[in-house]
Amino acid sequence: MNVLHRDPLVLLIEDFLQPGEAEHMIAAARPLMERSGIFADGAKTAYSEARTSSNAFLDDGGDHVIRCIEERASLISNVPVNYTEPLQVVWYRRNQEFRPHHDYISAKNLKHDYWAHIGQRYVTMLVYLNEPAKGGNTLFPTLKLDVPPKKNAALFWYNINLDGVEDERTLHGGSPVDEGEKYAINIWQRKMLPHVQAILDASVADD
Ligand SMILES: O=C(O)CCC(=O)C(=O)O
Ligand SMILES: [Fe+2]
Repeated sequence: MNVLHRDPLVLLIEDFLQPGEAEHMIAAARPLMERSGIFADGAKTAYSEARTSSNAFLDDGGDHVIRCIEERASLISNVPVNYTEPLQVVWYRRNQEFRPHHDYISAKNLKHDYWAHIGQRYVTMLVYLNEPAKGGNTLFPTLKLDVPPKKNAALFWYNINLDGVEDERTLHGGSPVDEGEKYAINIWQRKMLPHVQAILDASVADD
């Protein structure tokens, strides 16, 4: 395991996936791929030049490889496995990218977000399923980190700090793939934090 940054903590966990799991995930996701969206106002999805990839959501219904990956991620982060979102497999072809953004949900969107009942996105584990021929690094502009995709490795970070405050320094993006293609899994784990609970309570009071 490599500590890429200490505060905020960013880890690269090599061999997070076992042999064959990456291929299994790509095969499961391929038929379900759709153009990626971003959160717009409220719970709506919008299409944007800022995110030109495709993605597919996979839940663990009956698939023991997916379940096993979710359990492994939960053992590492200590977030209960039922706080895992359906896994999102992302797929970038040549010139596709996801420009720098935060994975946490803004307070405004969290209030409307249909995921809100399980809380803010606490942990991101970005698991690389292959290595593009050229480009496709994960870039953290504020932290000055530029991480080349390494097959089977997981890039791990916390989107919010221990006080429950969104950590703006976690700004990151997927640089354009220059040659070949790139597949990765987003494992997002949620946490019900007091300030999230307060937002939800306020939104129930509004209704
Ligand atoms: O593709 C990458 O390296 C980053 C992907 C990402 O940040 C995301 O999908 O939220
Ligand atoms: Fe992201």
